[in-house]
Amino acid sequence: MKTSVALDVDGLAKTYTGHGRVVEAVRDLTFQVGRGELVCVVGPSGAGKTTLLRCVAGLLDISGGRITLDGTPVTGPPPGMAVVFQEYGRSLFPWLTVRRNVDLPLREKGVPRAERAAKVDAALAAVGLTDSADAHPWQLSGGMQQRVAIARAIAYEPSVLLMDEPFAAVDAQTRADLEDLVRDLWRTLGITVLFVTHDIDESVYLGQRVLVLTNRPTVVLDDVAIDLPDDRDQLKTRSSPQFVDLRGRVYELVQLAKKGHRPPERS
Ligand SMILES: Nc1ncnc2c1ncn2[C@@H]1O[C@H](COP(=O)(O)OP(=O)(O)OP(=O)(O)O)[C@@H](O)[C@H]1O
Repeated sequence: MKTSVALDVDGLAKTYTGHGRVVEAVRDLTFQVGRGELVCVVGPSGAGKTTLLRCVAGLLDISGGRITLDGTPVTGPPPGMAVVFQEYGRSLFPWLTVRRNVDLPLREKGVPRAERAAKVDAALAAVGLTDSADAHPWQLSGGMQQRVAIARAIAYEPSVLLMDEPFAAVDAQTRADLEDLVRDLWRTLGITVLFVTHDIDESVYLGQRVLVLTNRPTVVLDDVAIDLPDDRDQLKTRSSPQFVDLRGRVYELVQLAKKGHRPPERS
């Protein structure tokens, strides 16, 4: 059975203008993400991955095309969406405790107090931070801070979770743990996830599909189905021949993209 479409990006274009510069970042970018799918996005540096995510999050005005979430055009930050950025240091409020940081979007959403407490506790337990609820973000390691940002996103109960290179700044071991955490949460909560990364291995390990973007101005170069079993394991999965094969394919596509390879333009 085909899943219904959660996110529909159709002919997206984004050109930055200002300060005497015109940068055509994204041109005619088209893809769909089914409800409950986990899709990763990779591409050369400067390809427009962050631009794409910011457009989908309703944080940037688009120059052309259409973005629809659950059938509604995105014209500003959509209510059912949460975003986790790379810069966890800047996305948490240092003067609020961990608990209050996670609670804040729920307050803004108007969730009643008793319900909020239960959701915050559950989210902190899910990311293994129950014992740090009353600490301040600056008292935590980078990996723990990123887990707070993830807890805040899931407590909000989004239908769509956008992640922009969320683990780029944490050490390799923590990164592996956080990858497994995201997959666990995704499987338990059934949310739709769009995950941007520059790490090819990470994209194959996490995703059900990997979208490979071209150089700027960006279009989709290829959409690779990751037909690995759903139960993934950092050691077993990454050393399986199937994983190695998929990683090789995505790697080659990114190399092609870096060399300026593009699909034929749509008429
Ligand atoms: N505010 C802005 N004004 C002008 N140009 C911008 C702006 N933000 C991004 N760009 C340009 O748009 C292009 C795409 O940038 P973007 O950050 O989306 O790429 P990216 O794929 O996320 O890069 P990386 O992998 O290096 O993080 C780049 O050429 C960048 O210089």
